[in-house]
Amino acid sequence: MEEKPQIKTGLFGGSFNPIHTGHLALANYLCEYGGLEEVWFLVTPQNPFKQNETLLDDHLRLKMVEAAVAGYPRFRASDFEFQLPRPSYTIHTLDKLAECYPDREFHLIIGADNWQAFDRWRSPEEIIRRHHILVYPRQGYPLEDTASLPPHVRVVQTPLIEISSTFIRKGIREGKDLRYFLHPEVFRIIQEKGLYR
Ligand SMILES: Nc1ncnc2c1ncn2[C@@H]1O[C@H](COP(=O)(O)OP(=O)(O)OP(=O)(O)O)[C@@H](O)[C@H]1O
Ligand SMILES: O=C(O)c1ccc[n+]([C@@H]2O[C@H](COP(=O)([O-])O)[C@@H](O)[C@H]2O)c1
Repeated sequence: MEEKPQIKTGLFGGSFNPIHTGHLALANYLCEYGGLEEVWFLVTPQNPFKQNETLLDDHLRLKMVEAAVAGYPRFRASDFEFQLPRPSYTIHTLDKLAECYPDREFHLIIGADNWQAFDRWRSPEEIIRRHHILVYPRQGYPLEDTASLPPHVRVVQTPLIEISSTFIRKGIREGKDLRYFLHPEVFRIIQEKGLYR
């Protein structure tokens, strides 16, 4: 009997504090033009490189991601890292996901900014050897010499939508109305709960 091909699944990890249109449009593009069948948004409980004074509760950030992805069947919000040891090193997450979902081929989605610092991540060689990586451009981080990238690493040219959660948190704190930078449901939750004020 012929084996079913694995489902090409992008993994987009982040704090998502909060998730914004930049994240969503990028993942949307990768599904429709970048060869991915699905993208899973992995809400990171604690980033190994970040100090978290303004980090909202894990479940509240997950709730906003769930609200943002609900209308598009190719997106999924994931709390997979909530059960893993902290801090969440991506190598552990990827190995565990591959073990739990043998029907899927996972592609780690990382921006050129993170790609530049990738050799400082935990076990970068193992990540490249055992998993697929999809690198997309970020402003100010040129992706030079893509021909010499390792075989599991692929660059996808995506549109740049340079907004950040930091910008959104700061704007809300200053009383700005930034509704068009956010999914309407995320904006509603932020307003309803008075987040980031
Ligand atoms: N506008 C954007 N376009 C594409 N990728 C983005 C954008 N903003 C953030 N990313 C990437 O998405 C992932 C998750 O992002 P994260 O939750 O850290 O958001 P952020 O906007 O960078 O947050 P913060 O401003 O709090 O650092 C990271 O790999 C980050 O580099
Ligand atoms: O595993 C690591 O060493 C590692 C180092 C830095 C970042 N990451 C992961 O990369 C994702 C994006 O990180 P950030 O800082 O850009 O939000 C998030 O899922 C982090 O857990 C992972």
